[in-house]
Amino acid sequence: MADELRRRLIELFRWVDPGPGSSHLVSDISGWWRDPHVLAGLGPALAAPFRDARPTVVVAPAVTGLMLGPLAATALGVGFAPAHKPADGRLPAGPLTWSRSDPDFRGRQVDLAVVDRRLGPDDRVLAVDDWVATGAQLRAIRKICAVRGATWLGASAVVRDCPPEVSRELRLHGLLDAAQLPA
Ligand SMILES: O=P(O)(O)OC[C@H]1O[C@H](OP(=O)(O)OP(=O)(O)O)[C@H](O)[C@@H]1O
Ligand SMILES: Nc1ncnc2[nH]cnc12
Repeated sequence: MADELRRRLIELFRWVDPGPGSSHLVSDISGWWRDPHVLAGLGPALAAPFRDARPTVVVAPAVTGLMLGPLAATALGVGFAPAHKPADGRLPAGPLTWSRSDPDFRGRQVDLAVVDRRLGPDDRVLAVDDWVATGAQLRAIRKICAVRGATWLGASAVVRDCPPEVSRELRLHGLLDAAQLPA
């Protein structure tokens, strides 16, 4: 199953040229969502490396994490807490814990926030994301977890595109390494 999922993830991935004004290609992962086998397989595959660690909650950053996080949480039978980005133009009500990331893969410092009453000292957190490059956004989420007194178990991503020391630091598992994707 894991090999078949990997094969489909690679096959359905595209680099696209956003057009004039852009200096680089961007990833198109829309094929992953449209494929029923990938959609069904992603949550269990992301959850698998951390199942024995008994997460109590999955946390993932907007926007793509809002799709992947609930898939992984459902596979584990736990709940989901989104890390919001105010730059998206909407913020949830009530007290929030914030963290500003270091510059991420695009050089942006991203503000992330989790609703306080959704994360606490009894929580064991699995973070989920589609892509890890510098690890900046996951590090910001790990800081929020620390402020809330929650335990960081590690992170699970579809594509690992970071140096090994970043993987070790974040306890990151990737379904694919970026080098496996088509050029
Ligand atoms: O390892 P890093 O350098 O932190 O980069 C990886 C992050 O950047 C992308 O998110 P983006 O902010 O582009 O959000 P998106 O899900 O809305 O595309 C990606 O989904 C990761 O969250
Ligand atoms: N090259 C990249 N690095 C980090 N996150 C991404 N999401 C899509 N493409 C990405």
